[in-house]
Amino acid sequence: MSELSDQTTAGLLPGIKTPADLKRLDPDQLTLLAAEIRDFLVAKVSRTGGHLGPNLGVVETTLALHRVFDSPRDRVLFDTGHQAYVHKMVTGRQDGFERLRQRGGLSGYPSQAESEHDLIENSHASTALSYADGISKAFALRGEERHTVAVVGDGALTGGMCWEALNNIASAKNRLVIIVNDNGRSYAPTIGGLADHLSTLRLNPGYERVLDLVKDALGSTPVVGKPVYEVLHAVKKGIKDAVSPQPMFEDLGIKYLGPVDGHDIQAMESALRRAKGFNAPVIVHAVTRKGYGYRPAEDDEADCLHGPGAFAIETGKLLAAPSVKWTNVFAEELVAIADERPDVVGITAAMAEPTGIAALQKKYPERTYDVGIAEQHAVTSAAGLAMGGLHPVVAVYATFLNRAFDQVLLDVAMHGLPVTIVLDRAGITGPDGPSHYGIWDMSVFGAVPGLRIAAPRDATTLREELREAVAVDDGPTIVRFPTGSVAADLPALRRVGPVDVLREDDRKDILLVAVGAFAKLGMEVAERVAGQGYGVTVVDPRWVRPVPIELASLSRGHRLVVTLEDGIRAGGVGDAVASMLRDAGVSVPLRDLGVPAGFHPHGTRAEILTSLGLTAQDIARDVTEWVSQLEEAAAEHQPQG
Ligand SMILES: Cc1ncc(C[n+]2csc(CCOP(=O)(O)OP(=O)(O)O)c2C)c(N)n1
Ligand SMILES: CC(=O)[C@@H](O)[C@H](O)COP(=O)(O)O
Ligand SMILES: [Mg+2]
Repeated sequence: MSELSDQTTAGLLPGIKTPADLKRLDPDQLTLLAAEIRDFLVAKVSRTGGHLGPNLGVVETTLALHRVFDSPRDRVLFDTGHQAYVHKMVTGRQDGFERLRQRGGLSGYPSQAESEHDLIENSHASTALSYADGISKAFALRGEERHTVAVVGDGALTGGMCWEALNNIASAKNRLVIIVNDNGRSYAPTIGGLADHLSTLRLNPGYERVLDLVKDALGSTPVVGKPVYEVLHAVKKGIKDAVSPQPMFEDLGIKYLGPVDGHDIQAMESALRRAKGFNAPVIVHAVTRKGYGYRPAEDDEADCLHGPGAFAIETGKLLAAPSVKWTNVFAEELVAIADERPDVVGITAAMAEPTGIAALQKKYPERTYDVGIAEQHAVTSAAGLAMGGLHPVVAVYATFLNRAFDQVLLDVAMHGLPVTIVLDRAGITGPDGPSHYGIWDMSVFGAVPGLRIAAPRDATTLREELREAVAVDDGPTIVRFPTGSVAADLPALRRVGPVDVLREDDRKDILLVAVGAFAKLGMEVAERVAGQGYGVTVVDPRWVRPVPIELASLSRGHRLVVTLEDGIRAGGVGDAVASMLRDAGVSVPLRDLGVPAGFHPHGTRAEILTSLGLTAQDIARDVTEWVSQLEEAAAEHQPQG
């Protein structure tokens, strides 16, 4: 008996430290291991939250690829990296799952600091094939007979960069294996012509029969384990990988193998060994199920438990009590606006539910467009919709708009088109780490001529500013708000132009310009600084780019202006206010507080903000220090005698 089989009673998984350990397992052990991995994923992610559905769907595919290829000599890439948990489990990081996506714990995406087996740390979709094109070219040029393997989701494949890469991969003709992990879904079912094409391939009559067999057998239990083991045995003699000429890819010059049952390790291994032997670009089309083997995930209509918070294993239901999210307020107000404005339409980039566009889609399906994971296309298609007389509202997570800067600048703003872009998850988000932090928009898009950016501080101002945005008909607007529960309403004492005065003190010691959801933080700072004997006025600009000129008159006469934003300082609102004050001839010392431009680690939003000194206590201490330094300087310049 191999030493591994001695662990059958304790399970095989603990004995898997490297991919080499997988190569010693026999088919029955592999099937058992797959069941153990599913148990492990459900157990761990139910406690930490994370990308359960995607990873349940790539168990067999990951085991097969690590048995056929030799990572890290052969490079394995994931698109998107949220489906790399199994890869992490078989490359020595099982213990890390106790603190998955927690500060100082395992990243939810590949991380070079964690392992030599990891490469792509960026969580943005549709990039892996471009990396793979470059890596395979480098291996070829250096004369290294190494393989590059890219696991690409069907959703990621709807992103434009994938097709730019495929165009190059086809002509470069280097050894490169592309595993299309086709579970038919992004969050919701994947849209578009490509998705339809893939589904024609997977509608091989054999597949439906096999997958129904699996689903029926799982009916008896909500939790993975033995039933999955038996079922996977039953289908082992099921679908064989089929080599079928595939015009769309073959015409590109890329071989196609499939469709292959992505839950049949032997079938996947056989297809991957064949693909490896081609030593040329080849697609292995793996047909999988998102959430496979865990009934609550498989049955979750919304997104197959794509990325839940902590949940009850028996039911898959979230443990956290529901709260009103910023997204919910946006969704409700968008539908109310759409009721009044037949020209308002919605666009999502494969994230209707997470961005709230689903509410519009439900009531006005004909006025809602899901363009796939294609933010650049979303923006320029919105420009087209606006040219056609409509007012599109494009809802994306702030971080994902980065890739559409050119489209916003030249396709929308240069033409002065009425497009409203709603940025959810703006600012520091937390568990998804640096490539998810929506900290760039107020700086990067603040440079776009004619673009106006609103940053609401609570539900009331979100509703108000969204309405103001869709009322703008001569250029683009952005409305940005953070992740999580919406802030309690913060009423204004008065309004000066677009600027709300939230707190006022005639002593004019400090003017605190608090941006968006940081208004609450600004008020907490003001209370602390006032407790030190200083007079603090707090204002919320509401529209933050271009900065309101009214801030000049509000700043005049103060000893110090402090700006506070949930975005990068460089080129942010603080810089813009300082520049505007200079231009207005208002010479008041200004200190700008915000997020340092950088790739900040993952953790909770509160932990990251604390690490950056963006807490009421830290800021109050800084502000008090700054204003007392000004007092000392002023005293030194008093005429003596
Ligand atoms: C550019 C970009 N837009 C949106 C997202 C958000 N997102 C994360 S995973 C996902 C769905 C990915 O679908 P697919 O590639 O099919 O992988 P699956 O989750 O089905 O395994 C989306 C839209 C992203 N990561 N990157
Ligand atoms: C992988 C990805 O990009 C998304 O699934 C992201 O993790 C979702 O983030 P939220 O949890 O903030 O919706
Ligand atoms: Mg998918």
